[in-house]
Amino acid sequence: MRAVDKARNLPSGFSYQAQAISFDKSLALYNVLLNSLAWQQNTITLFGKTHQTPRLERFIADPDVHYSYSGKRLENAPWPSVLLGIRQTLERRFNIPFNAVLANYYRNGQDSMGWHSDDEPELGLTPIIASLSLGATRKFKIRHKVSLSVTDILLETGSLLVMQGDSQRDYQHALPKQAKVTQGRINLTFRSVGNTR
Ligand SMILES: O=C(O)CCC(=O)C(=O)O
Ligand SMILES: [Fe+2]
Repeated sequence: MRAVDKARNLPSGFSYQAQAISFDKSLALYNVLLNSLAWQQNTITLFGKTHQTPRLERFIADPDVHYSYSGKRLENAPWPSVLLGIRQTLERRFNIPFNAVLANYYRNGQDSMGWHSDDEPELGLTPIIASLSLGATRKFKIRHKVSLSVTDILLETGSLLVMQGDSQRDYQHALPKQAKVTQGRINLTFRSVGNTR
């Protein structure tokens, strides 16, 4: 079995910070977002067949942001006030405008996200994506596109996973199903859309 690495030895461009926000704050934020965001059940079409995505989603963004994900134009939700402080902290830390967040709600271990790179042209060639995890701990997989070597890490509540540099060009990532997980998890990926770097 591959070692699950919480912090060290992540591939180039990936970094993991435990407790970027406190445990208590992370669970409070989980509850607020769970109950206040208008979560959407989206669909994806693969080989001509339409499926429900195995999670609920919501795209939060400034009004002037236009973003397509998996080939679909997303409708913008306004920023919940509970995210404004975190947005500001991240903008100062990385010195870029985070004008959008893709929020994913994994209801339990049956919900998941398949292998992908966040390489939409609107994000630019070397995007910085800051991914905040709230709720149940889930496994996150990173796979090199050429060597296919896989690194697993655990994303704990309150943690921040940052993907930058060539992380999207060179790797794919995924959140696999985990049959034993019964609790929910919300993931917030802060993105800078249309500020091509
Ligand atoms: O839930 C996660 O940790 C991953 C989310 C993700 O990869 C994405 O929103 O693009
Ligand atoms: Fe992603």
